[in-house]
Amino acid sequence: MTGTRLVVGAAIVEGGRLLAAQRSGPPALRGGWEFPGGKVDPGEDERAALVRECVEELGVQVVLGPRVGGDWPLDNGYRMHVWFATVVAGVPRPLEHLALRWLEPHELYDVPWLPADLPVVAAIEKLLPSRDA
Ligand SMILES: Nc1nc2c([nH]c(=O)n2[C@H]2C[C@H](O)[C@@H](COP(=O)(O)OP(=O)(O)OP(=O)(O)O)O2)c(=O)[nH]1
Repeated sequence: MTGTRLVVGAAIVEGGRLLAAQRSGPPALRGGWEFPGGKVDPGEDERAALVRECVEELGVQVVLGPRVGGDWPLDNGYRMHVWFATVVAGVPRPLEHLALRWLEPHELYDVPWLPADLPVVAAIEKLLPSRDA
């Protein structure tokens, strides 16, 4: 069924830096880094779900930009859709995460991302403006 088993994630970029968020739970995922986001509720529009999650998790309003790739498989049977996003109101705070970090392009792999996120980070790296362009 469309809309089920779908996770949405936000690649929030500001000044060339990517926002990463450290999970607080469950125990198996605690400490891992991810894109803010979460599960799409049944019947919920996936973009609306991502905007909602950014309010709940970060306390900010975002506007979504282009998609990053297509279906990203997660290891829990879910798949993930990721969008670039821009903060238009508020300053991100870790309301549900242990910590937030703004990663410079050369720091993209300095945090232990959830394993399923690594190919997404690689795709984002290719799309971020090059510093020596
Ligand atoms: N939000 C998010 N989840 C990810 C990422 N990568 C990844 O493997 N996941 C996994 C972790 C979780 O098993 C699942 C997302 O669940 P979640 O706990 O964030 O969803 P939620 O906020 O809606 O919370 P709940 O309904 O499960 O309580 O997807 C990512 O970058 N962002």
